[in-house]
This record gives sequence, structure tokens and C-alpha cells, in this order.
Amino acid sequence: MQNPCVPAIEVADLTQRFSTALAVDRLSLSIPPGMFYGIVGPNGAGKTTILAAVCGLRRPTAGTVRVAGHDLRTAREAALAQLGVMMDGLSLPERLTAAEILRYSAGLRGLDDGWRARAGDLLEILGLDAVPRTLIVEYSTGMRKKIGLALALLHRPRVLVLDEPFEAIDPVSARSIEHVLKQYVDAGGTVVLSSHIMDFVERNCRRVAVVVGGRVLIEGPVERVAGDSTLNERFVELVGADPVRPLEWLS
Ligand SMILES: Nc1ncnc2c1ncn2[C@@H]1O[C@H](COP(=O)(O)OP(=O)(O)OP(=O)(O)O)[C@@H](O)[C@H]1O
Repeated sequence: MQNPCVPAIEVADLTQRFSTALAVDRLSLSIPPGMFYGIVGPNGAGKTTILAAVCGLRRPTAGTVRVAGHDLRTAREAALAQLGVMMDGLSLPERLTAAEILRYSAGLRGLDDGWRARAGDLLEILGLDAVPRTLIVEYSTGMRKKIGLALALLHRPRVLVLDEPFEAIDPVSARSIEHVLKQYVDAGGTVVLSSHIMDFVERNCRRVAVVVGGRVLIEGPVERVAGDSTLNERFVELVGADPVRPLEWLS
């Protein structure tokens, strides 16, 4: 259990400039420990860029990130030790099986023997035990997500950062993953995730930040952000629905 007075993640004035784009613009967020926290926004809003900075995968142009009180710039090792990360594009040893990659990760992290039971549980719950000889290189997109989640959880981090965890995941697996994440939060962990699945965010997240153009448009308890609408309706209202004109060539 984390100290309830110390935010799980604290982002202050985060700015990320790419050559052609200002992806994140002086963004600040304080994410309390022990809850699901959702970051939502339209395509290109900056969600992945924010999460990459939070995980120390990209050094921001400006601003600070603290993980459980540890500044990523001045106490990087302590900050990263608190984190489990699942993001697309993280490279995996492609010629290993799921069990081998978990063993490899446990060795790299110097985990004590308890990792074996956790690895077995994770492989079973995520359905990866059904394909014990399949190499990562042969995995589908959804299977890669699942092994990514298992790797993120193996060392029992205090904060899990998940970029689009349900993208490409079938409904049965999604339910298993939701169950695992709920248990993790019930045990005091913090899940910070980006998602386009408003239904999931509404059902599970205690707080949500709506990010547009690299800035926070609105942040707060999900029921307050949603107001009298569903979160999905509120999102469309906030972000602005594109007018849909009929395409004559389709009729
Ligand atoms: N490596 C990069 N180089 C240049 N521009 C980038 C790079 N990565 C992201 N961007 C730009 O930064 C902005 C934010 O992108 P980001 O991927 O963070 O958005 P997102 O909210 O995660 O989008 P999506 O919902 O589509 O995944 C976009 O304009 C994108 O084109």
C-alpha cells in the first residue's frame, strides 16, 4: 500500500515537442494512489506521449514527472522500480516463448523465487499457457498485449501504466484482464491507462482526464466529468463531433 498522501504519479508542466508538433503542452496531473485512473482523448491528443514520459521512455522537452514521490530525472532508478509498463512498440526478445521471456525478465530484475508462481498464474489467466511452444515472433497483436501485461505485473509494481490495454483484445480475454486489474487495485495498486473504450473507463476508473491537443480539457471523478450523460456522450460533446455528411458514392 502506498502512502495515501503521496501521488502515485505527479506530472508538472510536461511539454513534449517533436520537430513538427507540440504533442504535450505544459500539462499537469496528480494521480492519487490506489485507484484506476483513465486518460482519454481523440486520436493524436497526446495520450501515448504523456504515458511514455511518465514511464521514462522519452525525456520530455520540459517539465517534471514524479513516481511515488521519486523524480524521474534525479531519482530515475527509484522511480522506475515502482512502475510496470505496457506500451506498444516496447521491444521483446522475439525468439523466446512466454514462459522464457518471463524467466528472462525475472532474472534481469533479480526477483526472488515467488515470480515462478506469479508467472504461472499470469500465463493461465491470460490464456498464454495454451500455446507454450509459440515464440513471441509468432504472436498476434492481442497475444503481444497479453505478454506485455504479464511482464508489467511480474515484479508486483506499485503503479501500472497501460497504453490502450484493450486494443485488439477479444471480449473473453478483456474480461480476464479487467479482473486481474481490479484485484491489483483492490490490493492497493494504481492503474493509469489510456483508452478509447469509454464504457470500461466509466465502469472502472475513479478519475479521468480528457486530453485534447496535449492539454487537459477537464479532469476529475468520472461521474463529475460525465455529468448527466454517459462518459461517451460527454466525450463527444467535449471533443466536438465531426459533422457526418452522406457519401453519395456509397448509396
Ligand atoms: N515520434 C514522433 N515524432 C513526431 N511526432 C510525433 C511522434 N510521436 C507522436 N507524435 C505526434 O504527437 C501527437 C500526439 O501523439 P500521441 O501518439 O501521443 O497521441 P495519442 O493521443 O496517443 O493518439 P492515439 O489515440 O491515436 O493513439 C500527434 O500529433 C503525433 O503525430
